[in-house]
Amino acid sequence: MITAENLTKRYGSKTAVDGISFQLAPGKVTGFLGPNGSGKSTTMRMAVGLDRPTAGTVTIDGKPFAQHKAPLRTVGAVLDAGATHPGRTGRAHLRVLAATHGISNKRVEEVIELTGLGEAARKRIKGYSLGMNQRLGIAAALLGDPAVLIFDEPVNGLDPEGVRWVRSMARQLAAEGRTVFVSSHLMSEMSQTADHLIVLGRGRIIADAPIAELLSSGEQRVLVRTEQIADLANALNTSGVSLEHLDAETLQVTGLDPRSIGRRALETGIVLHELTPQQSTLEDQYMKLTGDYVEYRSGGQNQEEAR
Ligand SMILES: Nc1ncnc2c1ncn2[C@@H]1O[C@H](COP(=O)(O)OP(=O)(O)OP(=O)(O)O)[C@@H](O)[C@H]1O
Repeated sequence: MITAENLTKRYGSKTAVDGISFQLAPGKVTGFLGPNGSGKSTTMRMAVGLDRPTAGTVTIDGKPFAQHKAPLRTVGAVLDAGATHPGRTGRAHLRVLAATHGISNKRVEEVIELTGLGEAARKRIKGYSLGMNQRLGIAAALLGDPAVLIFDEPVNGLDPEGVRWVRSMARQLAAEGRTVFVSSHLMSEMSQTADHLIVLGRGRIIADAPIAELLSSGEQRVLVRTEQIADLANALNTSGVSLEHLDAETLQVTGLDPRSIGRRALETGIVLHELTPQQSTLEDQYMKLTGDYVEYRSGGQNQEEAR
């Protein structure tokens, strides 16, 4: 369980994390979503004692990270996959970490197996691909069999196979009853991994809800096709309804359900060729939520990056 209360971090005049409170439940993947610079990494770093809050608290199972006697057995974190000793082999790196916590070499072999490091465990880390480094980071996080796992942007830069692997690993760890906290700036990524989302914008929480709830809270749009488009627009043009002309015969209606649209069309003698409810996508929801909170834009790169 991770609990943040009024958690705040300021760097000089810059407020990176602005008084946020949340509680993460075990047995779920909670996605931590927000544009670049919204404060995700800072929050995660404070959770594992790498940064000190300016105000407020963040605790793991009721205690700040630093007060846990055996941190590796409490929280497994992958915050910077590159933070290893490049001259060591993967196995040696894991053994050194394990030794600091009295964890057996048998467990080292188990996590090598679990993360599919396989033969790579015998090679020096400096020759690792990004994917192998990520697996090594996750292997290290799993060493102490912790109940809480924190992964900061774990799929950044991975190939599709690596992305799929991280996703299924996160799901599996949650299914085992662990608390899994995963950050990303991509809604598409989170929608395939997380059960619950905390959305951050400029250091503040702008949504904290199950994915299903975020989806259903979207305004319903309905696609309507008719040859009498001007008449239909007239018939539907009432307060709270917005109309967008998509082409000469197609209207997109927001603020009215399909049944009411059909009824109004019948009352005014308009023949409809199509009446289709459009599911609001999570991506739409994310854009709507974070639209005002983006710290900077970089030619659309904040959203769907090629993977
Ligand atoms: N050590 C630091 N000194 C000064 N400012 C910092 C420091 N670390 C982070 N910041 C600032 O705090 C804000 C939040 O950064 P943070 O890295 O937590 O965001 P993020 O949501 O993880 O973004 P990204 O996805 O880009 O990593 C940003 O404006 C960042 O520039």
